[in-house]
Amino acid sequence: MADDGMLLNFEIGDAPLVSQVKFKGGRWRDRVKANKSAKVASQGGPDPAAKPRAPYDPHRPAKRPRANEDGGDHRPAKLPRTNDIPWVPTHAMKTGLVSSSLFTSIPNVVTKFDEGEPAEPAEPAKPSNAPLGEEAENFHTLGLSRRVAQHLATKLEMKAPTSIQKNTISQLINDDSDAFLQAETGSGKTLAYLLPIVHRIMKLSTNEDGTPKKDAKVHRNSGLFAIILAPTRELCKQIAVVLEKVLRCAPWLVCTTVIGGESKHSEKARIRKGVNILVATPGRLTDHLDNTKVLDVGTVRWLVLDEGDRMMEMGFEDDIKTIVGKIRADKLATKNSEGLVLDGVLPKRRVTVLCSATMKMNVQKLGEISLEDAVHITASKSDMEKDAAENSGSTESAFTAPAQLKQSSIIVPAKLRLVTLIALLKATFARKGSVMKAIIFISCADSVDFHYEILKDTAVIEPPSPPPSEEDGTPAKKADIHIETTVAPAAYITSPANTKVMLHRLHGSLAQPVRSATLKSFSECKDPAVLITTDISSRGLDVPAVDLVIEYDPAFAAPDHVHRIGRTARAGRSGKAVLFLLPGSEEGYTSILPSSSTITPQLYESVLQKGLATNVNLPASSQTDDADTESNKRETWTTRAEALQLHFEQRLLAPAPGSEDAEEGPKSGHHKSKFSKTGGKSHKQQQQVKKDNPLLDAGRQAFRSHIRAYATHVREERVYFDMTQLHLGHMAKAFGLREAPGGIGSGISRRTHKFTPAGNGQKGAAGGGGGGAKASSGGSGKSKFDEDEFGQVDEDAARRMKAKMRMLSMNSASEFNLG
Ligand SMILES: Nc1ncnc2c1ncn2[C@@H]1O[C@H](COP(=O)(O)OP(=O)(O)OP(=O)(O)O)[C@@H](O)[C@H]1O
Repeated sequence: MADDGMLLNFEIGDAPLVSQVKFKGGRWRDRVKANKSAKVASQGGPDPAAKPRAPYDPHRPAKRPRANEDGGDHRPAKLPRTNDIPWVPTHAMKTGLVSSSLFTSIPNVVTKFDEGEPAEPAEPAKPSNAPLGEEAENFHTLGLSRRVAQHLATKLEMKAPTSIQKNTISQLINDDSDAFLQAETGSGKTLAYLLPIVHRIMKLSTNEDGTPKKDAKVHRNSGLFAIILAPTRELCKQIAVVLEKVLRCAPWLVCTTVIGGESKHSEKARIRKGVNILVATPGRLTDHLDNTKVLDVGTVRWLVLDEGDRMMEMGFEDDIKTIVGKIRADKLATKNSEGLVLDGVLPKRRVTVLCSATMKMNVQKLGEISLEDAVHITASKSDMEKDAAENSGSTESAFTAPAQLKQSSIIVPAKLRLVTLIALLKATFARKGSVMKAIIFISCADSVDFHYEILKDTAVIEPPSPPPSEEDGTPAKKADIHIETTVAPAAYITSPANTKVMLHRLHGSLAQPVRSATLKSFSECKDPAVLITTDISSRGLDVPAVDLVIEYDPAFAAPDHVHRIGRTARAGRSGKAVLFLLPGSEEGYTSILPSSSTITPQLYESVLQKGLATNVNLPASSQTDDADTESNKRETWTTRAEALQLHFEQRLLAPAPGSEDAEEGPKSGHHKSKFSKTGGKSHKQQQQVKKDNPLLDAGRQAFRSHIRAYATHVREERVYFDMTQLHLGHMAKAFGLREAPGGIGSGISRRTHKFTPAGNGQKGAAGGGGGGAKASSGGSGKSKFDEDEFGQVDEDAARRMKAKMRMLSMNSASEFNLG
């Protein structure tokens, strides 16, 4: 059986390596080697003059100890000991395996930490996006009819408006000016613009008290009164769901979506049946305006542009210009086709409402395209906040995270990232009910896929059985089929209190039905749940029970960070956000983040200590019989971290399913993959002997895409995310790899300033080579960067984006893999 390339390391306990350590005992060659390694480690890394290592090849047999080579002495070489530090064998070593050197050559941490626990603020911050007190405000006093106010209170459990709702509802009911809405995440902007629109349309057919008028009948064919544009299908669907809930108090009114993902024919059919409020993506609406004759915009009084900055970033400028132009060009009808007088009740002019959390340049441009003499509506601020905003002279000051959101950063060396993530999640789900839902943001789709695969319980790794037929009487539910590959129980992070934690993965490369079903599953999951995702989920996603957001990879631009962490602490609820940073230049990143509260730094050690205070629950298929032996109980968090890392590395090195080695069973004896339970060898299987474990392929691909994504941080922030500082060998460990794989390539393009998924970057080049060295500049190659990280756009828009990307930079197009 081939050796699997394991490295021989020497465990010296928790103490740092110092150059004075002298290894004694054992054979002299091993002693010389050990002393040399200790010297190199104490000097902070390998000798640059040393001969470079050959590229990693999992099939290359590792060098065996000479005792075995010469055929003489087949006893394993004696492990060297030190007199200075007592040698404690790790679990891995005891089982004949090799420990993974996790705690050596760790870069210096810049942040100064106070001794002891970080001081908790005396009083938790007052929520800044919560509904106002009922006694102060209610929806009826703002001008909404009793019927709507009552419906909100009884059916939607919303008794009082939030600050932005208070300021927007009365404005849009009493005034026909255009409006620019700007408020922090989770402050209820959706209802802020929907409620006055629904209220005024309802007034066409209701009396002051909300009872239906006898003479004026409004129904789905009475005209299209409002169009709401949002950048992604997910957001459109979410807005439509909220709108449908509101419209239950006026069931004679109808809303629908035109967002692509289904045939234009069926969208046309719905428009033909009649619709009063339309929710659409810009590309799809442009298409219908060109080709769907029954779409009459003569009666349209409101055009809402939700997530305006995002629509601009996604290249919808031309579509929006077309839409605004076509609606304005159509003469405003004062009566509908049935002679119902619209003026007086509905606005006398066409009103455009632009919503954006930020006031970036592109939003100002969008304002120029779409708004005329607009009123700027923000949430009421405390006097102190107003003063601060005025003094800073910044319009961006409105865009901070909710005040009650507790933010922290964890400074983690690259090679400890994976085990620290597991420790954090394990501690998070240690107590029942404390955290129900967590979102982990990762930079690219490949990395999302890898982390999902590595974290899920391998007991469910078998290919899904085909759905039972109707004849069985138990047809599989459609939604279940869609989530077979994106939802699974997690291993490692469960606890006796939470024996089931459901893992979800979501990114733009998944088919639309899969994405919708996965999001639904995460939202409705009754068990604790984790969503591993790209920035596709950073905008607008509203899952109220999200208690924790982990930015495992920092956002590509600071505003994206605020959107990501804004998925928790919504509508006055509490929430936590944790940001992973590498020691060194990344530590300075927190100084530029817009924050309404301090970001408390922590060191990885405290997270590991807490999370790995007890044994980790390995996947069902990897459980060992000696899981709770006395010696295991004596393990420390460092040995647990090492054993866990080793376990991951072995999972990646396990033979591929159907390969020759798999027939013989796993080499380690530690990980009993279900893959090994194959039957007799077929011809095809014999051909697969050399095939890599799919998890190894996934790890390598994820690593490559991660490194490429790292190079796409916006130019202004690259001082914190410096490719040349990245230690690829250490980062490889975070992907369960023993060395950085080659093939990162050259010519890595950074995101462009003008047109990028997140929108703010500048073109540039940096990159990395393979091997264990730091990243070097210059590189190219194809990455499976999330091809649609910002949400599913309709096909036409995607085509235009691809063309635009190609025009802007022939080199960078492939990086985003839009094809
Ligand atoms: N008046 C209210 N009372 C209680 N909950 C509310 C109220 N208004 C809105 N919410 C809830 O607040 C949450 C956030 O609302 P919404 O998605 O509209 O926020 P947003 O400002 O658009 O956030 P983002 O900028 O992140 O998209 C939703 O779950 C919504 O149901």
